[in-house]
Order: sequence, then C-alpha cells, then structure tokens
Amino acid sequence: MNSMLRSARTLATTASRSSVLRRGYSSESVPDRKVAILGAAGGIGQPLSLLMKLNPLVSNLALYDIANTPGVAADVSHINTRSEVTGYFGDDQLGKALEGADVVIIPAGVPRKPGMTRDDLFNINAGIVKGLCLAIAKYCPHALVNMISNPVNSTVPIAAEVFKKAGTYDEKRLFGVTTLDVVRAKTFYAGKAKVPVAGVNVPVVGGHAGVTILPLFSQATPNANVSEEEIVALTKRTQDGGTEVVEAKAGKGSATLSMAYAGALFADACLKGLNGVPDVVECTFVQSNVTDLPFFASKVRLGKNGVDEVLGLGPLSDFEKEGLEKLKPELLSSIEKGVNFANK
Ligand SMILES: NC(=O)C1=CN([C@@H]2O[C@H](COP(=O)(O)OP(=O)(O)OC[C@H]3O[C@@H](n4cnc5c(N)ncnc54)[C@H](O)[C@@H]3O)[C@@H](O)[C@H]2O)C=CC1
Ligand SMILES: O=C([O-])CC(=O)C(=O)O
Repeated sequence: MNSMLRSARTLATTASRSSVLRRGYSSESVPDRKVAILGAAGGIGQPLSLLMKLNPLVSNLALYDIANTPGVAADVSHINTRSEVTGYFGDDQLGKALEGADVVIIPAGVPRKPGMTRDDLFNINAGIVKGLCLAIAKYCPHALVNMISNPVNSTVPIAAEVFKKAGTYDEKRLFGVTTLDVVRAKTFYAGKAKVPVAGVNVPVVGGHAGVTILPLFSQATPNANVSEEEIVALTKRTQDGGTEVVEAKAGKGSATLSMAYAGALFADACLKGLNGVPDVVECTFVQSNVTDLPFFASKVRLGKNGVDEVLGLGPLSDFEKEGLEKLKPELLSSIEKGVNFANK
C-alpha cells in the first residue's frame, strides 16, 4: 500500500513538474540560468537573442551591445517564454549585463567582406574581445564563455591570456564556438550521401578558419557510400563554407542566421551540461592535449563545470591525417598571434 502511495505521489509530482515545464516556468528540475549576449544587436546577435529567448533553460537573458540594444531587448521581451529579458547599452552597463551570468556568448565584432580572411578581422576584433574579457573576469569570472567573434583561432587564446592575468582562468570554462562547421558538414554530407540530415553526425576538429577546419567524414554516421573524390570536395566545401556565404552576401557581412542557430545549439549544450544532463558532447575549440597544439577543436563532453572531458580524435583516414599535419602551422601561428597580442 505504502509503495502504491509512493508511486502515485511520484507520478503526481512528475506530472505537475512536466506541466510546469510545458508552461515554461522555473521548477526544481530547471534551475535559474542567466545568459548574457555581448554584441546582441548585430547580425548574429539579434537572431541569437531570439533563439535564446525560446530556450526554456534560460531564466534571465541579458542583451548587451554598444548600440541599439534597447530596441532589440524590448522586441524580444514581448515573446511569452520563460526568460526575463533586459537590454544593456554602452560601457557603463556592461557590468550589470554580466553580473550573475552562467553563460556569456560573444558575437561582438566586425564580420568579413569578400576578399578578406578571418585573420584580417584581428586588428579590430582582438581589442573588442580583450575589453569584453576584462569585464567578464571582473563581473562573472565563473561563467562559461562561448566565443563566436573571429578569428576564433586567436580570440580564444586572447581570452585565455586576459583571464590568466586577472587570475580567473579556468580552461574548463572557455570555448571557441565551431558548431557552424559541424552544422555545415552535416548538411553537405547528408546532401551527397542522400540520407536524412536529422540523423547525420560528423565531427569537425582543428580550428575555425580555412584549412584549420578539418571535418572527419571517415567517422560520419550513418556510414554511406561516398567516394574519395566526393570526400575531398565535401571537405573543401566545409572549409570554405564561411567564404561561400560572405561571397553570396556580397559585402553585406557573413553568416548570421546559420551562425545564430549554431550558437544557440552550443549554448543549449552548455546549459544542459551545467544542469547535469549526462552525455552532452559537442565539438568545440578548447585548451587541449589532443595534439601538440595548446588549443584545438575536438569532441568535448560538457558537464556541471564546463568541460568534463576533451575526447580524442578517433581513427583518421590517410587524407585526414594529412589534413591534420597541414593545419598545424597555421593554427599554431594564429594561437601565438592571440597570445602575443594579449601580453603586449
Ligand atoms: N564562430 C563562427 O563560426 C562565426 C563567427 N562570426 C563572427 O561573429 C562576429 C559578429 O558577426 P556579425 O554579427 O555578422 O557582425 P555585426 O557587425 O552584424 O554585429 C556585431 C555587433 O557587435 C557589436 N559590437 C562591436 N563592438 C562591441 C563591443 N565592444 N561590445 C559589444 N558589442 C560590440 C556591434 O555594435 C554589432 O551590433 C564577426 O567577428 C564574425 O566574423 C560569424 C559567423 C560565424
Ligand atoms: O566566414 C566568416 O567570416 C564567418 C564565419 O566564421 C563562418 O561563417 O564560418
């Protein structure tokens, strides 16, 4: 009898919890989480703000930019989902935007125009990222930082150095967002392999620029009959995915909508990890021992403190082994450029 009562009570609690969840309100099983987006009024920032407003794991959404955030925040705040939205605007309000943040997403900075490499953005974006990371070290030193601003291969090392100097660096909490490379690899592979894209998985390792982006199609699932020639073409298309969009936009910026989608996926994975959901694995650019490079993107298991485990590369094809050796000098030099900038 007692056990029946207990199971009835459990069922009732589960039912009421799931109806609470359906309504999108906070509950015991969904802790309060603050997410701050820096650069929230930009091409990525706006759709990313929308997608994070739709995420039921977020209770407080702080939208920060140096311009136009009041309008974006007012607009997004009318959506009837769980999170409270606040807009912050200009240097004076950056501290308030960051205070108490669990996850900080950074899409602040200039995008490419046709003919430019991501590294051409370094001179402007390095300074922007450095300033924002100084503020993160001061106002929310324990937040997980999702770095979107390019060149990611350098901005992540810049952030690490800023945090080290401030005495707040925790390598488990700093991530370069490379999810868009995975999103592209999945889409392009599904198209070639003629399999439903929803079930496709492709790890993408290395970094986030040109040849440093190394999709591992030999590990793609489901396994499909894709020729060597097609793998070479798929690899090149994934590496040049950003440039494909930059050229199509013809001077009006780079990927924003697909990046917002990818950024929202990665932030959601970080929140799930923080909340203790098991087996959350995403590719991301982190401090790493997987190769001899100090930072490297590979599969990472996310947990309650950020990085739980940096996973190895798995077996590589000869073509991928060659790609790995080829990317190392460029990736190392971008990492060093970031480190030197932060320390000068
Ligand atoms: N990691 C990735 O896969 C990708 C990265 N990106 C990068 O994301 C960055 C942003 O791209 P978009 O949104 O298209 O550019 P955008 O120019 O449309 O927006 C950037 C926003 O940053 C803001 N901003 C500038 N300085 C700031 C500061 N100090 N604090 C806060 N906000 C500041 C601007 O006011 C603007 O609203 C670029 O560096 C781009 O290369 C773009 C696509 C993919
Ligand atoms: O290509 C760019 O400049 C933006 C970016 O990082 C991407 O779309 O992957």
